[in-house]
Amino acid sequence: MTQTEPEHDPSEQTFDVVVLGAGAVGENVADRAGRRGLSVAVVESELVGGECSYWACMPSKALLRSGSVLAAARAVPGAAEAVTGGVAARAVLARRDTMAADWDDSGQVKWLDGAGIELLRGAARFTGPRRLEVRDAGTGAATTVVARHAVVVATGSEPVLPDLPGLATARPWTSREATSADRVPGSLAIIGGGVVAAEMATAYTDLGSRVTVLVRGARLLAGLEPFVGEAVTSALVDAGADLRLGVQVERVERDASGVRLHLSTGDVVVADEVLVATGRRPRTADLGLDAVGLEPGSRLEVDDRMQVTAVDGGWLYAAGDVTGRVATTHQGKYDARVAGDVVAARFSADGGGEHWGGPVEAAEPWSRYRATADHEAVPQVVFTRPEVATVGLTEDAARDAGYPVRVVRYDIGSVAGAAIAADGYQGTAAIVVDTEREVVLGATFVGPDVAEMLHSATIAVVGQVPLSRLWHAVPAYPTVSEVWLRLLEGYGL
Ligand SMILES: Cc1cc2nc3c(=O)[nH]c(=O)nc-3n(C[C@H](O)[C@H](O)[C@H](O)COP(=O)(O)OP(=O)(O)OC[C@H]3O[C@@H](n4cnc5c(N)ncnc54)[C@H](O)[C@@H]3O)c2cc1C
Ligand SMILES: NC(=O)c1ccc[n+]([C@@H]2O[C@H](COP(=O)([O-])OP(=O)(O)OC[C@H]3O[C@@H](n4cnc5c(N)ncnc54)[C@H](O)[C@@H]3O)[C@@H](O)[C@H]2O)c1
Repeated sequence: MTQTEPEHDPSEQTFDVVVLGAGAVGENVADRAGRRGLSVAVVESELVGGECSYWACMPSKALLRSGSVLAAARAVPGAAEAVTGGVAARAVLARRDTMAADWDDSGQVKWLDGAGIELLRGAARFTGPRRLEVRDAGTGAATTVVARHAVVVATGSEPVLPDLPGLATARPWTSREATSADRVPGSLAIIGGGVVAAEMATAYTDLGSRVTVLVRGARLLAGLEPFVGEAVTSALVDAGADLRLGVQVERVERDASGVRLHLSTGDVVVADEVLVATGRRPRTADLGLDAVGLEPGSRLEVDDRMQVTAVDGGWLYAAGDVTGRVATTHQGKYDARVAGDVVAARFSADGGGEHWGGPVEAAEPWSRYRATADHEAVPQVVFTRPEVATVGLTEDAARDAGYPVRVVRYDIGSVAGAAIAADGYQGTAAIVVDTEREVVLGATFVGPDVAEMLHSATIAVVGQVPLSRLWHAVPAYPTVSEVWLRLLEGYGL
């Protein structure tokens, strides 16, 4: 035995790449980063699969689906007669439990295993560049984990609770309680007017709660085209929700009668539960960011290679909600693919011949090493009823960005496919066109089942397909997508 050999510290583990957070984003980073032979570990403090699997996308969409199916049946004579009641809440909650895998992550752990990714259970904290402490929540035991090449942060986001007197002690729901509730409250007040508020108002109205939505601004879903908020608002009101626009909650208290919300109008709303849906912040407060020169709690700003811009050395990356770029699973996974590919190319032995200084650095926008779509081509579906599907820029955003713009709108209910799909189909489609290049900058669809229409628009936006060529993409008859033809005719083709 040589005297000079350093002692092996059994509590220290070294991997080529360490990913923090095993949500959908972290899992995808780890998968891509490991594809060229690098050793990869992912650290997870809760459940492998993250927010989307257990408290966000999957359970929330399960809560919404039954109501949508019933509404679709009610809109078609012959099927409508068979619908004799509302949704069966208990069965909806049971299906939701299945969609959330009963909050058991063994299936996803198996997937990590199969992909050759090491799972380290515990909360990670930086102690220095490429060095982390991982602490087991149960035993409190800490391990040192060292990344030979890169750390990728994918720790997601957490709900923001406004600093309202009485709110914190009124046991408010966040999206976690709303998506995992095991009973339906008789009444539910929702603070907020964004995506969570709109979706959960729809779901809980379907489930039989008396829902009151308290929106601070002048409209629901304010970041989207104005006709979106109008359509969702009027549908929610028709379904029995009480929607109040332009109101502030001033204080909250819980007593024997439930939660009392005192509004700026002087009114008091009383509900069994209150859901706070006022946005999210990056989950970085307890990450020890100060040990690498960053502000704890701040978002991790990245460039299009997903490299954290404020840290030198090319070892720190981030993807998903923690970056504050786009807070959806699909876009986070896109960023994850870019981050993973960049790390694999830069640091693996083969690297596809694209090491540091090579093609990864020189890569152009729209190459696999640049998350170009994050800027002006982001798709999103809001699973309200009517559904909302959007991609790219709204009219306002396009004008603000300096594009010469023309908007074409069409009533989706006028196409033959919509008449077949549902009696009295109501919906709107709009495209935002760059009149100089004659390409689609953005598209918005509102109406039953428009979610599945979205990818056609995403391809048009990402591909910057000229309208003159889109003209040759012939929509099948009689489908709802025939609205594309009407939109192009509306533009003058
Ligand atoms: C109610 C709701 C519904 C939604 N519906 C949709 C939808 O339909 N479609 C859609 O695309 N998006 C939806 N979203 C958004 C989507 O859930 C997020 O964009 C997505 O979960 C972000 O993924 P992520 O991997 O970045 O973060 P997360 O899913 O939050 O994963 C981060 C992981 O990191 C772990 N972690 C955090 N800190 C540490 C640490 N210090 N050490 C170790 N591990 C740590 C966490 O435990 C977590 O598992 C919804 C969000 C909400 C709130
Ligand atoms: N279908 C989907 O893709 C989906 C579904 C749900 C959530 N998400 C993602 O989750 C993220 C969080 O959703 P969210 O709805 O919580 O946030 P959001 O940012 O969409 O909306 C927040 C809402 O709360 C309001 N608000 C903020 N502070 C307030 C205050 N102090 N008092 C009253 N109102 C206040 C805002 O005006 C806004 O209406 C979103 O970025 C969204 O992309 C996506």
